[in-house]
Amino acid sequence: MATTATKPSGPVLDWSAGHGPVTGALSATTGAFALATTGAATSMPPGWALAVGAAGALGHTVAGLRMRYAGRTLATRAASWLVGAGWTTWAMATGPLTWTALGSLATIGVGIGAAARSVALYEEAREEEAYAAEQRQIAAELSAERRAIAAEWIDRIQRVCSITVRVVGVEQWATGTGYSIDAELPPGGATWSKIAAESARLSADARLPHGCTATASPGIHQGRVIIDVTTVNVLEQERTYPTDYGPLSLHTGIPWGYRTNAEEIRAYLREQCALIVGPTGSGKTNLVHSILAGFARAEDVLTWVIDLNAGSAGLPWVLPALNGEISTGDGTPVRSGIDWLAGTFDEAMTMLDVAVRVAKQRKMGYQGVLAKANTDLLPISPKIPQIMLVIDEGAEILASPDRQVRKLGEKILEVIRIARAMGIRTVLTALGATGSVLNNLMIRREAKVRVALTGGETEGMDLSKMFPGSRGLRVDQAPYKGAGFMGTPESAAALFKAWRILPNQIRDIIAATSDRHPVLDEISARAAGPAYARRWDGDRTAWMLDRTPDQPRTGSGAAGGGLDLSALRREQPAKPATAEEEMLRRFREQIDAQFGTAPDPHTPTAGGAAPPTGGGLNLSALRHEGAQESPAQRAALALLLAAGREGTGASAIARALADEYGTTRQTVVGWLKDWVKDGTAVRVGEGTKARYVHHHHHHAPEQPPES
Ligand SMILES: Nc1ncnc2c1ncn2[C@@H]1O[C@H](COP(=O)(O)OP(=O)(O)OP(=O)(O)O)[C@@H](O)[C@H]1O
Repeated sequence: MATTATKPSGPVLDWSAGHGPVTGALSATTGAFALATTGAATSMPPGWALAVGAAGALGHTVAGLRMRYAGRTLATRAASWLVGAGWTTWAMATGPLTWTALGSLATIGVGIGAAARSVALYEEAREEEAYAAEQRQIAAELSAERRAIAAEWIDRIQRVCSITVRVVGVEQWATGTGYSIDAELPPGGATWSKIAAESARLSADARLPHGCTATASPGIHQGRVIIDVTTVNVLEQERTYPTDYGPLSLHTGIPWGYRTNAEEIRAYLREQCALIVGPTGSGKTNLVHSILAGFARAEDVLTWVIDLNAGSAGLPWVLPALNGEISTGDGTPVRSGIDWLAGTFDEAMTMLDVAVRVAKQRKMGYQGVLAKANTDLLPISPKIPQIMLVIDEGAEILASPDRQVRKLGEKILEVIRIARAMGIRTVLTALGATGSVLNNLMIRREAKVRVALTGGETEGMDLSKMFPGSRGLRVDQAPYKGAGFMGTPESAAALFKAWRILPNQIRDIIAATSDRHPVLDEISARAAGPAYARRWDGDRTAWMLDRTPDQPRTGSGAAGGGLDLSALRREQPAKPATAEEEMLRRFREQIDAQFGTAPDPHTPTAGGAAPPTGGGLNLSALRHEGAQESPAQRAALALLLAAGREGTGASAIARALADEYGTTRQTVVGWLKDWVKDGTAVRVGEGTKARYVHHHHHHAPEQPPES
């Protein structure tokens, strides 16, 4: 009786027989919902209300099971990226949607609706439906075990809670670690919370292993209850980071770890910042690496890491590339797994300044895009990536008594405050002492993706502060390294465990994702300027190489590593430096190439008011030619123009720029070389007499630019 299907009216009740998210979502597309959403997806606000309404009205079974959070997920997530047109942008930018790329029921529900325009996709969905029907058939025959579970729990709930429920469905988790029971409460005023209150006794009655629970939560309406029963304690187990390093998107969420039912949990960070609390030894560093892994895999995320603790959180993501430990088959340089690493106060300050500049510039530069998309949320895509600032022990920076460090803290808060719409978000970690941080209004409001790693620590862990409004979380429920609690706006705070990520996995991910990382969009890159473009310069990364990596635990190169790191450093003074210089140079070239290949706005036809040839000293020429350059570079170009026929030299330009931009002679030499190459400038004279003349002033007819 338990798993019958009453087809024609109302909700389908046979979800126990193996509905996947696809069928759930498909029934959405097969209805009027598809039509409605097609329009709605492009016309924002009523869209998500409708989507949620339709999904709710659907009352589809899986839906039934997952709706608990899916409903909310739809609402919030749809609100955040459907309303913001982010999703459509993303869908268009990422090209054909694949089922695997769409990570959740909610995603697919919305995704199908919006993409139903695409006939091909719709056809694919029909095939999926046919397949699912077949699967249902097979599953019906497998339902004996489910029936047994249903009978057992009807008895148990009767025994323990004195409530006689009718089990509507049983779904065994694909992870094999438990099952969910969907039951109807008897008429007469029984509520799901009565069952929830008896969780411990139910677990004992069911003889569940330690760490496993039977937790009741509201069903699809108030007369229904869902009981999740875990039968395997996955928090205790060590699970390594899944080895599928396939692409991810910020919009479909980045998996951070898994729940007690072994299902992964994702962080949605388009608008949210994150806060991670974990005392030493709780597995915080490991979690940070898992998070960086997810960001590295994402096609629309650039990760900037601040770690004043000698950069140790970021180094494993940089050094393998920097040291040339990894090679791609075709000999192209491997990009580091993170886009920028600041290990010193100054570099961190530079990074935060750049972040602020980028946020402001994006606001101005993308006004047209925002207006067109009718949104104030910048549509993030691989072309306009989100910047994720990961600040290890950032909470400690915010709470620091040191004036200098506090300045850094203020900058962090500024970024959090101004950059949400413009696609810069932060992940802060904290060792503890969260009081001062959680009392900060900005953090409270903007950082709602939260993790508390307990790892057995019970001291100073105030879960009610971290997860306000959630009850019954006890630190002693997760006494394992890497385990704790995670809550997001989409998923209520509950037990969580991070995957263990091993150093060789980090290396594999760097290699696997090297050609997947986005590059900073032109508008942002211009605002970021040389401070960003030169972030891998030798003088700024010397500290990374100075510090002998503790990473190669695999014992590959640094075999004699021992503990005397300084000895190791002394042994090989010059040689690694050159190899690394080389690596750095390749990094730089790659970045330069990226900027260099940006479309040149100064095309002969596009000039408009500016005559493409012989424009003399006119400002629009200046503007056009400097369009993709930094302010310093533009200033240098202006100086070159101003120098007229006489021309000028690198030293003179550098002297003039030093105060305002801190530009070095070497940098200017680089620009001049580039300008000679592209014909902007002409080099005259030799050796110490060499000077550079802007081509507007250089009328000597037959002097080809040297290269
Ligand atoms: N998710 C996990 N699963 C299993 N074991 C883990 C996990 N996370 C961490 N560990 C174990 O705990 C040890 C410490 O982890 P980690 O270095 O990340 O802790 P930490 O909190 O950053 O400590 P510290 O601040 O002292 O570095 C690891 O070496 C590993 O053995």
